[in-house]
Amino acid sequence: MSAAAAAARAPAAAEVTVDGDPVKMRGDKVKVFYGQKQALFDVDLDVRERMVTALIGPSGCGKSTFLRCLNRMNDTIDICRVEGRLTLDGMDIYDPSIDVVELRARVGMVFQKPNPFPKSIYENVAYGPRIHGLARNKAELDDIVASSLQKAGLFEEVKDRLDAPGTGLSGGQQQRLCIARAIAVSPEVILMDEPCSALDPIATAKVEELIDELRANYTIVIVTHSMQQAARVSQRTAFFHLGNLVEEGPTQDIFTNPRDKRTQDYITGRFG
Ligand SMILES: Nc1ncnc2c1ncn2[C@@H]1O[C@H](COP(=O)(O)OP(=O)(O)OP(=O)(O)O)[C@@H](O)[C@H]1O
Repeated sequence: MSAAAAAARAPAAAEVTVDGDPVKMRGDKVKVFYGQKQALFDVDLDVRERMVTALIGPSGCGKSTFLRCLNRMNDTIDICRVEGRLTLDGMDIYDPSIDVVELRARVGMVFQKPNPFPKSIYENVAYGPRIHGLARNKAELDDIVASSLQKAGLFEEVKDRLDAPGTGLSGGQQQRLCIARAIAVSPEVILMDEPCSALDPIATAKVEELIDELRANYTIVIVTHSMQQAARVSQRTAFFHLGNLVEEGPTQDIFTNPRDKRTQDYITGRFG
């Protein structure tokens, strides 16, 4: 590792805790601009390890913008500029020494609309491990594909048709395939941007159950428009309003005893 990369890594992961919880990712005075327009204002947010953190708030408040900062997906938007500090295990993820492809393997993403590649179910999951060189041979790749599908709760439904196109699955199955694809490269954090918004209630319930299981092994950040979903799946909730992080806390507290009037107004349906 170069000296610059070593400096970017400090402090060590174990040193970063809050209320005794290890902090996996941390945003410190994060500002985001799209051209002249500022979308986030000095956001300080700790993402606790192996918990589900829900980002909620009215449309346009900056939830997705913050989520995209966590694996530098905003880099793909030309007019977007990020200021402040964002860390993963204490490592500055915007440091020039960071390999963004490697970062996105550690911090995976599942999008709003299921977006399987136009390839087989097998190839959808095998693609990432193959480009990251995670399997030495076909047998190892087969194992990664099977275990990723198992962890995503999809294996039983597709094990007899791994060569069939991923796009032929139902919407809910496609979203679980995308989750399997994210899991296949052994991420530490999974970002989910409204992962259930295109799914029916039954498929939504399955994905929510899956999120609950995944938190045993992964740190999850989910953007959701549904307060019920945030209440069902998350342990921590962050409420955003007009580009500001208004408050963050244990999900139950945010929904039953918010500190800020804006949060109270939002959760009681006065706006949003
Ligand atoms: N690619 C972009 N170019 C210009 N402005 C953008 C872009 N993406 C987001 N914005 C602006 O940044 C602000 C925050 O948007 P963002 O999508 O992060 O909000 P959000 O809370 O996720 O909204 P929603 O719930 O509607 O998805 C909005 O004013 C939006 O118009």
